[in-house]
Amino acid sequence: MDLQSLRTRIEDVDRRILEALAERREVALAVARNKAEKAGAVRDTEREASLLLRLMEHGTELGLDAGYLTRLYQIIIEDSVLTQQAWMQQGDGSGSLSIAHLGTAGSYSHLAAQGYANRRQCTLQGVSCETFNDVLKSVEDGNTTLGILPIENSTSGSINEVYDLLRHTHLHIVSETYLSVEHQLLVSKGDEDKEIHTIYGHPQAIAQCSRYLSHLENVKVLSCPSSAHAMELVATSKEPGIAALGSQSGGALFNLVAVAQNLADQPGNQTRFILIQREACHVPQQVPARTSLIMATHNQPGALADALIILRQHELNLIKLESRPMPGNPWEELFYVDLAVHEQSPQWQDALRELKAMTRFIKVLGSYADERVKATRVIAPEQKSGA
Ligand SMILES: O=C(O)C(=O)C[C@]1(C(=O)O)C=C[C@@H](O)C=C1
Repeated sequence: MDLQSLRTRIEDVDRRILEALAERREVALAVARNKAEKAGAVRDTEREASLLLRLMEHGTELGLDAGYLTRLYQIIIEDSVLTQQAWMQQGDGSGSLSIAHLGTAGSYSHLAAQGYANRRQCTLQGVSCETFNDVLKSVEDGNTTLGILPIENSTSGSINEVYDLLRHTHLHIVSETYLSVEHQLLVSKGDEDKEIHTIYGHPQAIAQCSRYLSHLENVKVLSCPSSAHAMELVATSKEPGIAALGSQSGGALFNLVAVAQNLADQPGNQTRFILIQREACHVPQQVPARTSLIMATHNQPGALADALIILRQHELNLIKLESRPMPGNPWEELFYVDLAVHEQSPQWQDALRELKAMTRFIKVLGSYADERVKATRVIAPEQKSGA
């Protein structure tokens, strides 16, 4: 067979894989409907383990590598769990979702908003904003139903500006979503061989690629309000030797080409985004929840430890604890806390009552579906027999 015919065969196989994946997602939605009727939990790790084991046995018979199959199915199952969780909260997708995001199409916030809408079978009606504060205002003023904000990154840590904004808003966190952020160095087509003298990027992208950027000599690194701004600047400028930090899909949108890839200091760079809305949401019991709050303890020794003891006494699992300086009160701290709990659970309500009595200030920012899907692991069949 010639190369073209072989490629046509591969395309045919890929089309069938895609159709099978879409069918699997449909069946996962039917499973969610079934579980909603019976109030069953979305996640069933025993079922996942037996499924993975069977797939590995069958796959290895077909000559496929067990490690490859595990990685592949962990992604497929994660998609299934997140699709079911989204359905449990929102039901069947209807129409469009208006979401305010930082930057124009192609920015990481826009990509995250797109992924959020897709997961809910909705089309995205995105509204571009210049600043995080504008995202908040868009939702507060009722111009959009939702706003999306990056809150932390696996390489550069918390995004303090967003934490500071959350303190003053009456909006609620209603969801979270994770985006794999693979930074690329993008230049205009035809400029691939030109020596780069200036790189534009959002401060977060610059921070996440700090190691790569520190090795470049005679290159200016300049901040832009968003990654989309950086890419647009490069795409519209006639000046050779300028580049932007951005994503692969953003680069494609602006007709730019990558001259370097995977630039983040840490592999598997991910950003966690939160979605904010005017009304709080309800997380069904079948879906694991995360509750976020801000608190200020009294300025006395052991005050934070006392608050943490309350959480322990109520067996509450602390996911995140972050401190921020309190404006106007030098050396006093506000604490941002994330807990793995449903807001309406009696366990949390009791703890909240006790915390209110011993803190100066406490505000629940929201309770929403926990989108961290910890991969189920199984021992591959050959490894088992070899052990
Ligand atoms: O079998 C189920 O209960 C499903 O919900 C389907 C499925 C899957 O995608 O295979 C998804 C989530 C569960 O944790 C287990 C398996």
